[in-house]
Parts: sequence; structure tokens; C-alpha cells
Amino acid sequence: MNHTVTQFVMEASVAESIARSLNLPSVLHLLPHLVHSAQSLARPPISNFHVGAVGLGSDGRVFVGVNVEFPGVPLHHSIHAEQFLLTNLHAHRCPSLLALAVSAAPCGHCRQFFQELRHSSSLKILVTDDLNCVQNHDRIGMLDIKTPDFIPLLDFLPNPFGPRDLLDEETPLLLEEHHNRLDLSDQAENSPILCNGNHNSAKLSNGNHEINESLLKTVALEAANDAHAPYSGCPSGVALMDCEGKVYKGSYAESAAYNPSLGPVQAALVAYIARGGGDYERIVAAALVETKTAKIRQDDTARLLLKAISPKCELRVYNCQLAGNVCKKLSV
Ligand SMILES: O=c1ccn([C@H]2C[C@H](O)[C@@H](CO)O2)c(=O)[nH]1
Ligand SMILES: [Zn+2]
Repeated sequence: MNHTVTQFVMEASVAESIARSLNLPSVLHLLPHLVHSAQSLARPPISNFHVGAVGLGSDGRVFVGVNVEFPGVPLHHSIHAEQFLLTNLHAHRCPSLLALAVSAAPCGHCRQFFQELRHSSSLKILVTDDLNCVQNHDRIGMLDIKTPDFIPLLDFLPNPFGPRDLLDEETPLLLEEHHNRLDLSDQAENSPILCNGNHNSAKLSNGNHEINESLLKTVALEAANDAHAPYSGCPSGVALMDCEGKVYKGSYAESAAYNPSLGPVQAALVAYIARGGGDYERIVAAALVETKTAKIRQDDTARLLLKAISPKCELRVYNCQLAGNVCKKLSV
């Protein structure tokens, strides 16, 4: 008994009423029923392997994550369904993820990325593929009458390395509120570094599209102020604008193990996809805000990815100041 999801976030009341209509005792039991249709929202043109993850937020909302692959750039630009899910929670300001059902076992990077959550070891995970060995529907149907077999993250990744190894207790973790205290007040640093074409007028045009440069810059700064970058101390954020003028933002999210980190363009693409964005070529403009004296930089990578998926998209890069040091333990 599968149920179809067509959107990437479901209000708590809707999730509860669907659970009731399927005679399920709780929304937790509903999660595995949604995985199959979540998989159909994935965008994996390279592997054709569709991954769907459906998570329950602490506010009762249900969120969807899918994998996204980008032809023409190295594979490490890909977004895993589990990372998409966490980015989707962040975009909707949901403070914590309680449980998720996912179509395939989470890879090592995803198990590591989940370590960024507070109380990560108790995050509950159900792999629906494990139920596939018999008949998918029958086995999932059995979940109606008993508690689904959610397993804590600690069982997927015992003896984990994570934020506690690098940060002090007060540093906010992923999904917690961040105030990175970045600003763009220094006018000299305010002129964008352009990737191709245009210059400094407040409204630029790309083909027939009016681009509100100052709005994009402001939204990218907001995203950078929300970014989770406690390890490098180099937060960044991206704003994308589509051909209808809709704006999507994404905040960089670091992993204690560095490599599983998710870039700000990827995070903004999660927002674009989750809000029903179509082809990437509809993205006509982008702004990236990152720190001026960054030990690490996003601009070249951001440009590479945007050029591959939406060649006409203009990227403007703004360097901001970092008012406070966000990486307490590493800075001593
Ligand atoms: O934990 C995992 C493992 C793999 N994938 C995706 C990445 C890629 O798009 C495809 C094949 O690895 O599956 C995920 O989304 N999550
Ligand atoms: Zn993964």
C-alpha cells in the first residue's frame, strides 16, 4: 500500500490525515509508504539509480529528499537523497530530524553527514530496500500492524567521528540557528566579480530577463549567514533566480569529515527542485556570497557547476566580512 507524494514537504496535519486514512498508527509508520513515489522525483541522469528519502521533522512535517546528478561535471558535485533531505529541512526551518525511511542503505558519506545533527546517534533509519527481498507491498503492508524496524544511526555507523571531536559544546550544529554575522558593508568589496558578460548596474538583463542584482545579493548574504561552516570558518551562500524572477537560496553545509560537505549551489538547487523548479536552464542569474579572506573558496566550483547546468546563467560573487569567528575550537 504505497501513497503518492508529489511535493517535497507535507504539512503535519496532512501527514496525519494520510496516516489515518491508511489505518496507520502514526506518521512514523507512514514514512516507508511514501518512499517509492519519492524515488520518482529523483534526477539521476548518470546512474539512473533513483534514491528517495522521506523524513519526519520534530514539528510533525514530512520532508522528501532525492538524489540529483549533474552530467558534465565530476561526480562529487552530486547531491545524495539524504543530504537533499537535510537541506530541505533547513530550507523550511525545521529544527530537527527524528526519523527517515530511505530506499537504499545510506552510503558512508551520508552516515557521516548525519553526524552533524545534535543527538545524531538516536536518529532512526529504515531502509525500505531491505524489505524488498519478499514482495515490497506485502512487507510494507505488514508495517501497518507493528512498529516499523527503524534502526538508530549509531548502528549504521558505530564509533563515529563528528562535531564533538572538533567543536566546543556551544557551537550550533546543522539545522540549529546560525548567525554568522557576515556583512557586505564595505563598498569597495561590494562590486561583484563577474563570471561572464555584464557589470555593475542594479538591474541587469540576461536575454529578456530583468535581474534584480541587489535582491540576489541580499538573499545570498542571508543564506551565507545561515550557513554551517564551523570547521573552515568560511560560510557562504547562494541565491538563484529563474526566468520568472523567483529566487531560491542555499546555505553551505560542512561536515566534520570535510568531504561530505554540501556546497551552496547544491543547497540552492535543492530549494529550486523542492519548489517545483523545472529545467536548470530556467535559472538565469546567481549570486554567491563568501568571506573575503577565505581559507576555502566556492567561486570556481560554483561557476563550474552552474556553467554545466545552465550555461547562460550569470554568476556574481561578493566577498563579505566575517565579524565573529565561527570556529571556536579550531581557532585556538
Ligand atoms: O547514500 C546514498 C548513496 C547513493 N546515492 C545516490 C548518489 C548517486 O546519485 C546514486 C548512485 O550512487 O545514488 C544516494 O542518494 N544516497
Ligand atoms: Zn550517500
